[in-house]
Amino acid sequence: MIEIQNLTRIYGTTAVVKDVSLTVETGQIAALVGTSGSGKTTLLRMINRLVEPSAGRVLIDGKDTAEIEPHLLRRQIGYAIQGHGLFPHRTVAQNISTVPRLLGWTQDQHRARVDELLELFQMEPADFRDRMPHELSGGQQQRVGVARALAARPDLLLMDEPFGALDPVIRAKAQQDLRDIQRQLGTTLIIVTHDMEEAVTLGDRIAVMDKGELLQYGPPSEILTTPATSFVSDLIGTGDRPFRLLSLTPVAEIIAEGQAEGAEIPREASLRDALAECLWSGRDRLPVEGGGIVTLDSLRAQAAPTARAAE
Ligand SMILES: Nc1ncnc2c1ncn2[C@@H]1O[C@H](COP(=O)(O)OP(=O)(O)OP(=O)(O)O)[C@@H](O)[C@H]1O
Repeated sequence: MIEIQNLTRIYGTTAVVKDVSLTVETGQIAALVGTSGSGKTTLLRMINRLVEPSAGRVLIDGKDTAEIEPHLLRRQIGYAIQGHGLFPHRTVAQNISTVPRLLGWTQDQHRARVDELLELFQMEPADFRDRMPHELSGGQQQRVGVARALAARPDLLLMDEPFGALDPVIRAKAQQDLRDIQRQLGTTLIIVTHDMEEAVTLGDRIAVMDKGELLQYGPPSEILTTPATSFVSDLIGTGDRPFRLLSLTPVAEIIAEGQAEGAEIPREASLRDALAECLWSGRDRLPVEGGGIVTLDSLRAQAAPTARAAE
């Protein structure tokens, strides 16, 4: 569990992070969102002490990080940044094994770990381990950046706009991979993004920041349905909100009895996918794989509470 308590950072006379407190449970993902300059990166960097807090403290599993040597703390915490930050003159394997080598793992151990991670990220080890970063695509570089952050099996991973440079299709795949891997490993993840869509897709909790202050911290559904301030509402974008809410719920949750014509929709597809399918194919009901149907009326009803909240 990560407990951020009254964290403040002052530069000159300006507090760029103001008295922020939030808790991230073990194995959960917290997404920090907000406009440019709202203090997200500074908050993230105070967790691994790349930036020292002016006031407040961070506890990791009850231990105050101020009591841990910064370089030792950083070896325990994975850190991935936008543009991946790979060492350009080191191979993929050397990049990934940076922290394991610092921690004194044997050569056999870190080699095995490199291959394991490359496989996890669907990159054939024999093909990729000896390549240089410039011999990779942007998406592959990004995956190696995340693999490097995970190499020493950190319980906590901090990510700062890790997918900012990726095109939307690769980005969606990268988010899915990250979520799968995070669930598989049970890693606690704190991710900075300025993309609300990404925050909703990945976050178990979303923290909304503005001018150094934490305006709201809660599950995506709460942020979408009951934004705490007009700033949060603006950030969400009123028009898109019903769709974003629909994207959180799988079809399996609103299956009704009945029959319908046409292609089936998977049970794990989101309500947003189902609505898109209804609108696209001109159907008012879709058959669901494994039995039952989902109706356009029930999809509209699911979107309605947010429409009311937006009024
Ligand atoms: N070392 C520094 N010295 C002085 N001011 C700083 C320093 N680092 C950050 N700031 C200021 O603190 C504020 C918050 O910066 P921060 O990088 O945390 O914001 P952010 O929300 O991550 O923004 P972005 O989305 O643009 O990356 C900004 O106004 C920035 O100019």
